[in-house]
Amino acid sequence: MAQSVIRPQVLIIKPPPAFTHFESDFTRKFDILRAWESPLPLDRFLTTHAQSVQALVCRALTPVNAELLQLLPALKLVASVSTGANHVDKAECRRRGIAVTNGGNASSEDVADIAVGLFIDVHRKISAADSYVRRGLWSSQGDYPLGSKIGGKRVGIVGLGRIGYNVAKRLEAFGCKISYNSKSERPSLSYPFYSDVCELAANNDALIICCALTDQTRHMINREVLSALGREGVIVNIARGAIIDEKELVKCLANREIRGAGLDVFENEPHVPKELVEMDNVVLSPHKAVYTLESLKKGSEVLIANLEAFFSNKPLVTPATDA
Ligand SMILES: O=CC(=O)O
Repeated sequence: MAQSVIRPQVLIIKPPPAFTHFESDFTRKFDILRAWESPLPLDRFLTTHAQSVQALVCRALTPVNAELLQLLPALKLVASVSTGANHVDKAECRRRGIAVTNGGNASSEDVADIAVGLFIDVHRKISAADSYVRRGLWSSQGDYPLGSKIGGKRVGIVGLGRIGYNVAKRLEAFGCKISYNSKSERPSLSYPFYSDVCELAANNDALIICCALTDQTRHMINREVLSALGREGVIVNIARGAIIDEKELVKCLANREIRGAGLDVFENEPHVPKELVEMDNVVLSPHKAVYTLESLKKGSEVLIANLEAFFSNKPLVTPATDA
């Protein structure tokens, strides 16, 4: 008689992006508890499975806070598909001895591509010009306002991890001059390092935010930094919205105290301040920098590798290291 293989149980509250593409890889290896398909309210669903769930899979916008963790007393692993794991209460996980993993570098290149895309779009007004043509203004109003050259721009990268480094490499190829601020200096790289983000802003034409959201980086880009960046300055954010004080950003953009912004992330997603929507010096994107089929496929492989390591007591592949 064929023996049925017992697959380890994994709880998913909300499926990862494009899950249907990778679902069979998961179901072959794991017994998935599908909270999102249950007619029960989430807390009842979790209570029902509380004693058995050891591993939880989550995505960037699903908060894994102390209240949720409390409903899962047997939990030993939170595996996030996202690069950033700021939505997981890591202090509570540490206290409970719950390991946390992230998506590693699965999407670093794709995120860097969007950072560069937003940077070019803000300077060369690609999206705004597209809208100009579509609205029939080319024939009635003539030439479109000038953009600003990419080559030669001084670009300050905030957070020179894998994503920031990929942004730096790409923009170097465009002839930009790179410097950076990061948790610590990377002596193996020749880019100038600024330990103070305000000084980085004062010495650059643009800032590109690539760091993790932590207690230290929340609202790190405040009025002082934006003022230091100055009237010709551009800011791009592909990291987390709350790294920038969004209210101050809106004011600076509205008063033309900085030139423009390219934003893939916002403080209260999916809410985007109405003022930003109405500005022509801002390019908006719905937190989609990671979304390519290729990066999501790689991310699902990393996730499976972490789950397999966990269930076979091996070292986790991509533990989340940010505080
Ligand atoms: O924002 C998305 C991610 O962190 O993967």
